[in-house]
Amino acid sequence: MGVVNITKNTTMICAPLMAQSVEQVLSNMYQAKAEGADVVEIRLDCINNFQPGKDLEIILTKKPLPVLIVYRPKWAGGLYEGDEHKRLEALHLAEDLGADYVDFELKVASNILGKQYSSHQSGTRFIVSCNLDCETPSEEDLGYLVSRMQATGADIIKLVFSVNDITEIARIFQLLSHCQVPIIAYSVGERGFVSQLLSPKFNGALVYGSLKGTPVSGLPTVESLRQTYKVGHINADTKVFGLISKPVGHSKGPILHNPTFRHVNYNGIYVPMFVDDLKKFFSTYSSPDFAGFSVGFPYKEAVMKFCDEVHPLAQAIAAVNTIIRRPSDGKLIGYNTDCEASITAIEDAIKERGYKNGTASFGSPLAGRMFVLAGAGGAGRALAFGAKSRGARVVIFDIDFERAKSLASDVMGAARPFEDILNFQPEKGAILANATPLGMHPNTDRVPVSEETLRDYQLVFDAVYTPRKTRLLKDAEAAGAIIVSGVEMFLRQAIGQFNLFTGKEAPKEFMREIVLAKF
Ligand SMILES: O=C1C[C@@](O)(C(=O)O)C[C@@H](O)[C@@H]1O
Repeated sequence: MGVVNITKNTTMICAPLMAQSVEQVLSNMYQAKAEGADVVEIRLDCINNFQPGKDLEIILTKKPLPVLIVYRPKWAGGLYEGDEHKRLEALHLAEDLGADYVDFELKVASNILGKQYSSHQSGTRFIVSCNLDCETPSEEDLGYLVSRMQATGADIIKLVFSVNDITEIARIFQLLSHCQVPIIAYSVGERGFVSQLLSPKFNGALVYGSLKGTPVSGLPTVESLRQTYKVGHINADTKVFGLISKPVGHSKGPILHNPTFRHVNYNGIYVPMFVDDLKKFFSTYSSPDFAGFSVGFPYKEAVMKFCDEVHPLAQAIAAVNTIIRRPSDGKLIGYNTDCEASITAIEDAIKERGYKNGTASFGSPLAGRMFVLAGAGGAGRALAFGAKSRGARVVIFDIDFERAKSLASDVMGAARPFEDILNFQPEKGAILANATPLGMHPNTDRVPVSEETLRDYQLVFDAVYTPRKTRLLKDAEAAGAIIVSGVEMFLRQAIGQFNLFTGKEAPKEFMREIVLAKF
């Protein structure tokens, strides 16, 4: 096993192991190695009936990867409740037996490291850690804390935060980029997730990832860090793109955009961003590093007021799903790629399978047709404007009748109360488009219309993309309609975004292959 060192310039992936037996620790270590971890963190306090001499000997002689030893006491959020002296003895024994890294909590570190640092002969490196489960401190207080930690003689310092808002993570990035010793700093939870993913960009020394089959809430998996985000390729110049949404964990954007960036040799990363407050978000992440954003539920309309310019189509739709920061002046420009994505997906499906008599048609196959739309939110507005632009007659249903009426007046269509959609009898050959979340995972049983009405639709489109074939689409297929999955719209809107994000032509076939293989 080659020596792997935590330094200031490389980010390694660490798998935290909380196994309850030594056998389990060993098998987890091999699993971590196979999944691509560089180092494992072993929590001795999780091992039942831990016997330092015997257990450490086994772990440290059989380790297939460098190990970081942690023995967390109850007073620092761990499980160890015994004698403090014995705990520290076990940590020193780990050092003597050749542990690569040993973690001491800040509270005990100055006593220990201060004394022994000069006589510290082993190759073990000391991590001094501090878990801040209060609000993220100000930059000044953080600076002070870091100096105290450095003064202990630590080789590496580690800070774990709990953040209430994604904007607090900016302080972690500041800290990572300015610290003079190797530093590990991150936050867990949905709002803190991005601190792990972007840590390599800001020079963090370690990123934590969980193992397959043992997910740790708020941590990416080792496999996703290696395969999807390729953290080993991220550096200070990497441009950050993010999906602004709430919730955000469901999105498949990262598994589509990240490999595509690499495929065209573009130095970018695409990350989920759990945003609570748009105003705070845009004023915090205003540097050129944050080069563009996808915008998802529920912000497609609200985000417009934070754009310096909005493309006329997005302006008409009154919904933005893509923002780029213009490199020349840093201004935020809003676009809508949902509209063309959904309408061309529907048009192409009709063109491919819809012309029964084989005659080609000029113009859009939507011209003159009835287009029944469920949902008048951001995605619904994009569909309604797209359908209208192709000459369709749009009939809109939304639980908020006023919202349906307002969209109907924008596209010269008709609005109907939402209760009526269930049994609404469309004209023959009409198109049905679902732009409500009905049927989305995990509520996959829900449908906006009754089965009996489906046989009159020539084509049914569902903007929901998880699952790929929703119950609505299954029923529609059984009734003989052409069906178009939201996955097709997702792919096409992402292709449009990729062009805008990178200024390069998106490799469409490559992106389609990912979607076919992974969605
Ligand atoms: O509606 C969607 C889906 C999305 O929000 C996502 O979940 O990845 C990304 C947006 O760009 C797109 O318009």
